[in-house]
Amino acid sequence: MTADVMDQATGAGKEPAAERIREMRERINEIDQAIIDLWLERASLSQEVGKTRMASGGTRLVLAREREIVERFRAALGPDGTQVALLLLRSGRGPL
Ligand SMILES: C=C(O[C@@H]1C=C(C(=O)O)C=C[C@H]1O)C(=O)O
Repeated sequence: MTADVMDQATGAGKEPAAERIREMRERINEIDQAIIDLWLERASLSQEVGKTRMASGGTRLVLAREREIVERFRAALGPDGTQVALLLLRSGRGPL
């Protein structure tokens, strides 16, 4: 790549930057896959907890526990954390 040609895939203007971006993207891809795997594992566990509780005559949801989780994400990530937590909870029990 010459200095005045932008690398299309990375958007970088010089090869060392393009190379570094490719490396960082590899790690980003690994992290994204870990998040996806954990997201699916969590949803599956959450569904199992709901089934176990209902089979025992209990409720489908426990709102106090959900509030605790939303608050943990909000405290760690700010307002976006609230949105992440709500999506996470929905992925386990479906929309309300
Ligand atoms: C998984 C549970 O059941 C439901 C789902 C929750 C979750 O996905 O974290 C939290 C509370 C409950 O409404 C639980 O009680 O722990």
